[in-house]
Amino acid sequence: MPAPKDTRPIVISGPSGVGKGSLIEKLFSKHPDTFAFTVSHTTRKPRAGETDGTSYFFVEHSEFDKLVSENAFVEHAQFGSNKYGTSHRTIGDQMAKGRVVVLDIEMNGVKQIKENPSIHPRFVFIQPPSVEILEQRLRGRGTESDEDVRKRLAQATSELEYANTQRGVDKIIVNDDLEVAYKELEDYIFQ
Ligand SMILES: Nc1ncnc2c1ncn2[C@@H]1O[C@H](COP(=O)(O)OP(=O)(O)OP(=O)(O)O)[C@@H](O)[C@H]1O
Repeated sequence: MPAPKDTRPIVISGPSGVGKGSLIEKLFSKHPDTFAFTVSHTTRKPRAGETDGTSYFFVEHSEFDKLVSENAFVEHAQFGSNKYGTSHRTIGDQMAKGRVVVLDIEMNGVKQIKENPSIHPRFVFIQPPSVEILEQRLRGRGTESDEDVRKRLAQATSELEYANTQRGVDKIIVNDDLEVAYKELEDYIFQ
């Protein structure tokens, strides 16, 4: 398949457990030389096997805050006691290699990009067929505690509300059957 005509970055958002990772994995495996992830900055410490510049750019809090003040980030957020951000530079690096950048970004990141648009991506929102099915998937994945599943579901409700009210979502895909949803994503990206 020829490369997408539209080479802008693609922001993929949607509630936790909706299947963003599954869809993105398929996209990358079917088109191995077309897309690229960016490397995020984080203040968290590297885990065993993680390398600086590949897994993340690992920085101290002070350096992270300096980068924020310099507007180095397209979006950034705090989870627990750690901060995470996507820099303009990591996006530019991948685009310079001729790759279409795919960003898996949560709702607050999407809001930041929309409020302060320093990049002009295509916004794709992945929606679950229902909140009940989202819960089943989160539980079925088995990677979160019961409390965490409940937190993610509460967050999902506001994400879905936001998606229904926000302007400028270019594409909404309901991930019911994974193959069907994937085809819809691929068609949209390569249209
Ligand atoms: N269409 C589908 N039908 C059934 N199960 C699915 C479907 N899509 C994804 N799943 C399953 O649902 C679970 C959540 O999917 P995935 O991890 O891709 O979600 P995610 O949106 O990337 O979540 P997070 O934001 O928390 O990383 C996984 O176990 C995955 O295999």
